[in-house]
Amino acid sequence: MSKVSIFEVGARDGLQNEKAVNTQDKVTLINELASSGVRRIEAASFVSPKWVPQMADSSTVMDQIERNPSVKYSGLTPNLRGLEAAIAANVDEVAIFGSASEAFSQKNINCSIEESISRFKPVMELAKEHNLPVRGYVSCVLGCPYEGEIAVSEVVRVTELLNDLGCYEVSLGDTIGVGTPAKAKAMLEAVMQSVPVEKLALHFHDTYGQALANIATCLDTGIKTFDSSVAGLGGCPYAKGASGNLATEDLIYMLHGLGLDTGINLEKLAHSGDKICKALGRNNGSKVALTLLKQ
Ligand SMILES: CC(C)(COP(=O)([O-])OP(=O)([O-])OC[C@H]1O[C@@H](n2cnc3c(N)ncnc32)[C@H](O)[C@@H]1OP(=O)([O-])[O-])[C@@H](O)C(=O)NCCC(=O)NCCSC(=O)C[C@@](C)(O)CC(=O)[O-]
Repeated sequence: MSKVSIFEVGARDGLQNEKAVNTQDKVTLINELASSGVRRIEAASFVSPKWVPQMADSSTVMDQIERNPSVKYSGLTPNLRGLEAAIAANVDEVAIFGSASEAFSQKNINCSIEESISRFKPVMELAKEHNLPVRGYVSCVLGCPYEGEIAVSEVVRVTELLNDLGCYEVSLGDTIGVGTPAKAKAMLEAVMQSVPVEKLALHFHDTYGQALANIATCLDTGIKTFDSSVAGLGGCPYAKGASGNLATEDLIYMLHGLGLDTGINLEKLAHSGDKICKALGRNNGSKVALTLLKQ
């Protein structure tokens, strides 16, 4: 069975958008994700607490989780200060995040695309000194909440910049979930001209219900890494109206149905997703989980 890799972002991308989440609920979710077989978990975000107060307890979360030696725990690091906090919290890898949209870059990290690349350089150097793998994100690859259409050439350019900086993988984010299958595949194929598909991941939000179709259409390019969020948690605080990522349960159901191996126990994961939704008092965003939980 061919293997694919799920990069679970619910505890970060998901929970960064909730009004209030207590630290213990985060810790429980991350521990349960690991015991369901998830092997790549974005567990923390070392950003300014003035910008995203929901992630202010990231160091405590990292300290309190049971570290599963088979799991890579990751944290977002927008600048050197974030990286220093991530190193102190003993993460396994970090992520820098840029954008293909100038306006989104300003709203999300308060600087232009060019400034963000300069800011990432010392982060990459210090990460290298500590042997920490760095993942890159490009937001707004299929549209921007402020600028609308984004030229594919800009997506290619920013992905190349992050790849050239030394990111081991670059995740292509449809931040507001506006993409449709043909557009998603054309964007991916354009990026693949300069960055090998083995170094790319798809990070699709499901605002318009297109994320699963987009991934299904992109599969024959050879892409094997997908970001998703348990129970479809989340949104983006700097992209009003954006819903959560594609629900991990829905993605796994499709991938397993296609004979691809994720290594994740779907039923167990569905229970964990439901537990965090109940703790948050929100609806479960996974159709697959809702169906499995009724049985
Ligand atoms: C990048 C900055 C920090 C620039 O923010 P800034 O205001 O330009 O920077 P600053 O250096 O002037 O710092 C402002 C204050 O924050 C503090 N500060 C500064 N850095 C840190 C830090 N690392 N940790 C803790 N504190 C920090 C700093 O000390 C200062 O505190 P003050 O002196 O006013 O008391 C800010 O804009 C920020 O934190 N932005 C993060 C926004 C964010 O987290 N967005 C969501 C994640 S991205 C996303 O979800 C998209 C993605 C990845 O999922 C892909 C997709 O779907 O598209």
